[in-house]
Amino acid sequence: MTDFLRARGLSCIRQDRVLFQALDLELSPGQLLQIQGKNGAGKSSLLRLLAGLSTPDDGDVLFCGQPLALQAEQYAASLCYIGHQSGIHEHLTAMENLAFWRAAYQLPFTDNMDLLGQLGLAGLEDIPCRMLSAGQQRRVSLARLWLTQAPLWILDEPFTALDQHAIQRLQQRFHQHLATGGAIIVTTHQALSQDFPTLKTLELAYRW
Ligand SMILES: Nc1ncnc2c1ncn2[C@@H]1O[C@H](COP(=O)(O)OP(=O)(O)OP(=O)(O)O)[C@@H](O)[C@H]1O
Repeated sequence: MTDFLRARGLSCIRQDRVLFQALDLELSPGQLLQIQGKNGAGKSSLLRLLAGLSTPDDGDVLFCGQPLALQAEQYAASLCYIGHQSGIHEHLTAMENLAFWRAAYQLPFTDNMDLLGQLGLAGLEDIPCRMLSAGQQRRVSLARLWLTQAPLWILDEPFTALDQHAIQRLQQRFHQHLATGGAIIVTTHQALSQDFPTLKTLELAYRW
């Protein structure tokens, strides 16, 4: 069977330092890949390569057997990438951010008020996001994971700034996504607190 996502012989050089080379990885529907490593090891750089946001110094990334460059539009539609930056519009409210994403990605109707309530943002939906706390802003950002229909999620340290309740809620959402054939790549500095039977881990060594 063709892998959902596959990287072959990836190399990445930043500021004359080889972050990684000849790196292979495979991800199938229903799998969760957790990438770990010290600060500066190259986790975010690897995620950006896998998301098609940068190109490797060597090697390639295939989605459903085809190089990303040959299917940029289809890949973008199949991917939900949430990087270090929140990606929210800080001058807009949480409700407006959700409405923006739904329009931009042509997502089906959802009860945004209900979703914000589930994410612990009830009563805060009409405040410009710049006035929310770091964890509240992160919750707004992650609301996309309840809206998107993309099968592949690539998430860079999504648990940052979240309290324990929100971390558990997000991992429950991971379970739902994996159970419906989705796949997730995530970087974290902590072990996942819930059990994921399909979990694979990749430790990126810091290379000098
Ligand atoms: N666009 C870039 N230009 C130059 N150097 C870069 C660029 N992106 C990353 N780097 C460098 O590559 C190295 C790896 O960065 P990266 O953000 O991938 O690490 P990380 O493992 O995600 O770290 P952290 O755990 O701190 O988030 C760092 O030394 C960084 O300075």
